[in-house]
Amino acid sequence: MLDHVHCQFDRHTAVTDISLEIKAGEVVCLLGPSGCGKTTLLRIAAGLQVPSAGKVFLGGNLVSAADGLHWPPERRNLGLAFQESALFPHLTVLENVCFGITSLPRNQRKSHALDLLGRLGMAGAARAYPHTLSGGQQQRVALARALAPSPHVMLLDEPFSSLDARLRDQIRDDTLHVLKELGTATLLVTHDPEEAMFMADRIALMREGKIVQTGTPTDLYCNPADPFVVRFFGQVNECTGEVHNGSVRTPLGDLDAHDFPEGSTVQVLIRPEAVQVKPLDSDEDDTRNSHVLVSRLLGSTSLLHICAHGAGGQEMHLHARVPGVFLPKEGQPVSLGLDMSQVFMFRQ
Ligand SMILES: Nc1ncnc2c1ncn2[C@@H]1O[C@H](COP(=O)(O)OP(=O)(O)OP(=O)(O)O)[C@@H](O)[C@H]1O
Repeated sequence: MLDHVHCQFDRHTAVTDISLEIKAGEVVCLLGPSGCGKTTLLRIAAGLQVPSAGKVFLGGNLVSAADGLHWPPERRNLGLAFQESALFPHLTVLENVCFGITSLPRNQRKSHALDLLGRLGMAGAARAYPHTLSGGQQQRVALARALAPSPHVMLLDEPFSSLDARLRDQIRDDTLHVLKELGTATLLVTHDPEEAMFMADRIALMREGKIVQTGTPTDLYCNPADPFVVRFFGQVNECTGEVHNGSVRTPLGDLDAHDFPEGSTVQVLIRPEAVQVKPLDSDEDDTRNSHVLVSRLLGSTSLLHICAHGAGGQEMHLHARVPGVFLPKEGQPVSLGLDMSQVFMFRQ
């Protein structure tokens, strides 16, 4: 647990007043753009970096405090895995995984290591040497090695980012199941919102050394605290408008804005999946209608670029994401609706 942690490098403040608790069996993701302080926090939890202020507790023990108390990493009962985790080249896969296990009698270490390798799909490579394995296989072994001593806490820093997309999905999936089966408290650093949503019970989204919002993936996606949170989870359509008679006028219609003061300027963020597109008959064709500019199939969804025309004459280029194959031709007139659960308004 991090309690009001602060870290300063010379004059640069890397993280400010961070408090975060992780329960046994919980996966918490530190998510944020490059340089926001994620790795610094993970290093503080690991004991690789001394915080300038605040406290760190692990398994009920105070392990770091501003009065100089500092437990080194090897005393903290942690599992650590990084983007490129180096295995011991002169040891076999099995010997690598057995290396850190000290809590079990010798005759049980091998079966425990083999069990973990099996859960991560690597039992068949137990006798191989690391240099004969692919990057993805080495990363699985590194995860098994980190888990082998049954640590209280697993600290993972972008452990999947060096893998190609398909392999990454598989290893993420296997890792999540192993962490959940073992009930390990896990802190995972990532800059990838999809990875955070896949792995996390809770996400702490960071910006410039601070936590902007903490909550379940659903909390952050469906109840974002500010525009930064909305934008971090994917491209959004944005417009602004003034509140008149409790509503704000947009090219997609007048939206209820009773929660904002009359006359205030409101920023409207519309996720592409919130835009509902209905083709109009060609004979309803009219330059005042919204119409399709480009359609592209992206796999499980289709992305439509649309020129939206509002009742007040406003025009907006927007993106709509529609499930399945839906590819209206260029120029197709459409009417537009909105799923308001994916539309967010903030006062400017
Ligand atoms: N040892 C250090 N000395 C000086 N500045 C540092 C040190 N470590 C990190 N920083 C600075 O602290 C800030 C946070 O860095 P950190 O590595 O924690 O960010 P991050 O969110 O993990 O970024 P990335 O995703 O790019 O790894 C950055 O501005 C970085 O330059």
